Amino acid sequence: QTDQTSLSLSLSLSLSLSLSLSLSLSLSHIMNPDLKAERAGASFDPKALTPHLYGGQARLERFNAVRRLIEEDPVFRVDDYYFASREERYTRAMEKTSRLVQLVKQHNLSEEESIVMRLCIREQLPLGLHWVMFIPAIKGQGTPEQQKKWLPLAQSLRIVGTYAQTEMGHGTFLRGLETTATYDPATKQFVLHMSDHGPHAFIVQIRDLDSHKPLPGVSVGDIGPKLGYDSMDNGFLKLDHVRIPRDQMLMKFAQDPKPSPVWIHVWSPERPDDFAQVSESGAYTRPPNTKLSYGTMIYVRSVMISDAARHLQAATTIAIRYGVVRRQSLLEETASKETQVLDYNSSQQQLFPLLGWAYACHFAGQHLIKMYQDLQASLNRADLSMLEYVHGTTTGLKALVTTIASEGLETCRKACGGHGYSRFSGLPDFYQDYVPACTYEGENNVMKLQCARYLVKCFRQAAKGRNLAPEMSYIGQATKPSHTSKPLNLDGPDAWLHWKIQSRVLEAKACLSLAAAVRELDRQLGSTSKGKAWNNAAEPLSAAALEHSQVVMLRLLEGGIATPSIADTARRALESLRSLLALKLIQAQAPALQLANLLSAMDVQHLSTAVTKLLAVVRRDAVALVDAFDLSDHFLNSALGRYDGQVYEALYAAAQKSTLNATPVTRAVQEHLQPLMKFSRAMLGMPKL
Ligand SMILES: CCCCCCCCCCCCCC(=O)SCCNC(=O)CCNC(=O)[C@H](O)C(C)(C)COP(=O)(O)OP(=O)(O)OC[C@H]1O[C@@H](n2cnc3c(N)ncnc32)[C@H](O)[C@@H]1OP(=O)(O)O
Ligand SMILES: Cc1cc2nc3c(=O)[nH]c(=O)nc-3n(C[C@H](O)[C@H](O)[C@H](O)COP(=O)(O)OP(=O)(O)OC[C@H]3O[C@@H](n4cnc5c(N)ncnc54)[C@H](O)[C@@H]3O)c2cc1C
Repeated sequence: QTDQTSLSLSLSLSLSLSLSLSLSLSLSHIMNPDLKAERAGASFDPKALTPHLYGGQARLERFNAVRRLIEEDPVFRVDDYYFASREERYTRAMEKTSRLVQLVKQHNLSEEESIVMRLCIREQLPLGLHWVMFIPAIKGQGTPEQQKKWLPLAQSLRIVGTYAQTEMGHGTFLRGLETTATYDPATKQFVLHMSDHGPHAFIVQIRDLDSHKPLPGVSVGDIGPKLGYDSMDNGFLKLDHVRIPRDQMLMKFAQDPKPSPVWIHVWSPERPDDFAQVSESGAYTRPPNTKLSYGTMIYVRSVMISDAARHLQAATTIAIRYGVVRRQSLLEETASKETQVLDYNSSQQQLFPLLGWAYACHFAGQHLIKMYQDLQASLNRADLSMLEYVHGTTTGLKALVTTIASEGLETCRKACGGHGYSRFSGLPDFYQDYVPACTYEGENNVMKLQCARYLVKCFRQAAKGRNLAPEMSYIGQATKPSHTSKPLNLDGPDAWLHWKIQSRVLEAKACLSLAAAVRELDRQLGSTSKGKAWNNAAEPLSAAALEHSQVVMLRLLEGGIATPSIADTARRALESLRSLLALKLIQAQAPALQLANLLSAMDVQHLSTAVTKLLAVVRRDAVALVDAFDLSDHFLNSALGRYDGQVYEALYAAAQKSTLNATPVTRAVQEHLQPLMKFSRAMLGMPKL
């Protein structure tokens, strides 16, 4: 049984499109006066914050140089994006990939710069999995010899790979995978076939290196249209007794403690939960941890936090810029101008916390990449102590932030009213391409429950008086009955602005939820099996996982803001944003906090006053806070999110390019409506108009 890492080649290039749509070109570059006023009135200069977000001035300049390479190259133009068919999108994405690789070579760019380049391209690239999963799988799972053989081939694109783990019948339940890898000692080969159980990683060549045609025994193709991801050829794969050499099993973690080249790592039907090592003669040795082969998933879950940041940054940039340009209705009848929609309390309540999440995901993303690197370093020293913590943390954060980002994209679209529904707003496409993040790399309900397993373990250890990892030590409160006893009794709304108060309440609430979840789990365990008990307690367990993950995210946001290199004015704006996000989370939990006697009625009243004040503070800097992300018009590809705010001109210009406007009367009208109307007139007669 395998989790197959398959090798595929995708070389179909070129094909340029003739459609052209002008969202950012040929419009007057006059700044919309409302946006201009917002920028003039901000409390800080976004240009002082941007370098901090990009890792310093030198890195920002390098980023901009790389970005220019993309945006000034006609291959990466985005004017055809909204009218292309799926095949055209896929072909253009492949063309962009090919050009990207040429540019990297031509300009001798580093790996980091080539990643930056990929981030600047407003398209999902069909080779994305090659870079995000295939290469990391070899790095994380391959022995030094395997890395030496395969990495140069993959990095130079002499071979192109994907990550073929999920089967038609199994995605979540990896132990249920039905593909087998049967070792044939006579030929020293694995035979891969679709049947039976279990997970391990193999490199399998699926296409001929020259013709790109599938090899014997391999059936492979595109799975067909999806909700989004039009530029990607997500594939199906069928293997019929395909043979691969023994050394194409990735076995970094499957080697005998006393290394011997003949040891291999396969599933044993007698011990289905173990992944034993097997010698050619059939002797077994246990691996150090059966979950080490899941490492590539931990890596991708870590980078997904930054991906959520990028999507939330794009969505809030579009909705907030449009929110100051768009005027609608009169807040007061005597007003001389209609109200900017961003002045409506309901818009602010929805958009500003999302802006806070965009920053939180940004800082958390940086932290998680570092955490993954630390994990790899410790695993390389055969130290497994971090594994459980990293798995527990990444599963919870993955579930939390992908939910917030995908729901947030839709919230931003709705905040833009009817124009948000136009694809020219950019938001529907960001949404379509982002929303599968809730499913891939571990479905979110399942990820919450994985995080909860870790939390329950921490709870039980704390209850026994054992020390927890410093990041988890706050959970100790959950085990003490006294933690619900005293309300805060703050002396006014401003007391709510202190991080210490905010974190204390968020932690206390997370502890309340964890304690409640454990109580329910234990109640269930008293009357039913472990599996059923976990299933019956899934709701409180999931809530506990989300609230713990909120605590982690807010701490990482605070940690990011507290960095000394941020200018004081920008820091103050970010602190207000963090306070608003924290207080909105607390406000959503206020009834439960009051019931647990953690907040008094007056605390809740002060909380509401503090939120109202903070909305006004954040309102002043909202445009500066999104400008600081420094996302280009090219990347946003949005008529509503343009830096210059010329939204109506852009929408009108874009609509002119609709293929339905190519002729004054459409073919559909000529062929179907006109004959129908003619028939109706002939039958019923036509009065003079
Ligand atoms: C440039 C940057 C842009 C980036 C953009 C991103 C684009 C990305 C594009 C991506 C495109 C999409 C690409 C794709 O989608 S690739 C396919 C991704 N597939 C998945 O993610 C599958 C999800 N399923 C699983 O991960 C596992 O099967 C789960 C976790 C559900 C259960 O597993 P299983 O049934 O086998 O085990 P068990 O339940 O008996 O649990 C046994 C014990 O093991 C622990 N355990 C479990 N797992 C781990 C672990 N990893 N490290 C350490 N420990 C782990 C577990 O907590 C439990 O502990 P305990 O409680 O018993 O002590
Ligand atoms: C765009 C996209 C790209 C993808 N790319 C890849 C790829 O490159 N390589 C790859 O291998 N895979 C890929 N996948 C597959 C993806 O990883 C799986 O879809 C995902 O892991 C979920 O598995 P599933 O589809 O089997 O869902 P299921 O497990 O069938 O889930 C269905 C429902 O059952 C629930 N459920 C299942 N198990 C449990 C449980 N134990 N507890 C509680 N609820 C449960 C889930 O919450 C969900 O609501 C991709 C998926 C998408 C959408």
